[in-house]
Amino acid sequence: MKTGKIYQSLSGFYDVNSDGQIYRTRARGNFRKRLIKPLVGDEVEFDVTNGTEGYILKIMPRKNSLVRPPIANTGQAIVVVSVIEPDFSEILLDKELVALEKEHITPIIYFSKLDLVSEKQVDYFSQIARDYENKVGYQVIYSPDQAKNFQVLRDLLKNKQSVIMGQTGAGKSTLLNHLDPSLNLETGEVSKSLSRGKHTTRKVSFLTINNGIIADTPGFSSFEAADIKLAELKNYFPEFVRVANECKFRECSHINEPGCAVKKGVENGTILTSRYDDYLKQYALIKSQKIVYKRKRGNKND
Ligand SMILES: Nc1nc2c(ncn2[C@@H]2O[C@H](COP(=O)(O)OP(=O)(O)OP(=O)(O)O)[C@@H](O)[C@H]2O)c(=O)[nH]1
Ligand SMILES: [Zn+2]
Repeated sequence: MKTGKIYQSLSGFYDVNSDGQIYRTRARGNFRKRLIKPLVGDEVEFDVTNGTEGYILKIMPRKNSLVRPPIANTGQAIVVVSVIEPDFSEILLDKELVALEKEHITPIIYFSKLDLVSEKQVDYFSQIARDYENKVGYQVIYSPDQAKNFQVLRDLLKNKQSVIMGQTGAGKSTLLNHLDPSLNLETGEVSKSLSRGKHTTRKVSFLTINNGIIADTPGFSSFEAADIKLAELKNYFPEFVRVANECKFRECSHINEPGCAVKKGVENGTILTSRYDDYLKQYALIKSQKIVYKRKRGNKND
């Protein structure tokens, strides 16, 4: 029996790194039965059956995991957000941030393709970036000086385990190539007619940059809030959490309650209206999903 970390997942095979040696493994039947799917980033115990092939026996308890992208045990995530092709979507960004907050993963937001928009739009997106830094509290990388951006990112990745995520065509592989040109990752043309990317990255796998490992992941075209309870959602907006103790009601949902510090923050501009609106949108979405779920169960019992 050996132990190691899953470095790559592709079509049912898991490449496990054990002391620098890669073993191509499969999950044993009993994993499938229990609906546990190994993830890149998992620490595992495995048996070697034949040279460098083997079977995963056990997945060690996870620090955290994400569904989209499928990854385990990551401390930080580079969220690649394109300002154009595909168009910037604040609600998509906020959904990604909520999913990361839920798993205690630190987001680092990187704005791509600023070179493709007008100066006026650069100003517009820079303001959004500053707002996420100052009013929400996340690190945002958006300087017009790309060389500087890349160095900041390389330093952030040093000796750490990270993941890169974002919409299809947002520029994840392009960014990784800039951080380390020897990676030579394939990048894709974005279909302009749809302003929707074509999937280039199909597998999840770790790459080494500056002595850290970062998982490259396939992009997505939509992003659903991952299994979040209605009453929990507000906890995943750090700027709400910072003032929530000033709300009149202890379990304030920041929606209809009087004396709400979050709503006051929105009024006086310390909390972004767009973030608050996205909170309401996600709240409504989770609520509607619950109703559908209840109805389905109701039908079953009829
Ligand atoms: N001008 C410009 N083009 C970029 C930038 N980033 C990415 N691109 C282009 O956008 C297209 C998509 O980039 P990729 O790096 O393949 O995107 P991805 O996020 O890895 O896409 P998936 O693998 O499908 O998830 C490519 O044609 C890139 O050359 C950027 O900052 N500026
Ligand atoms: Zn409140």
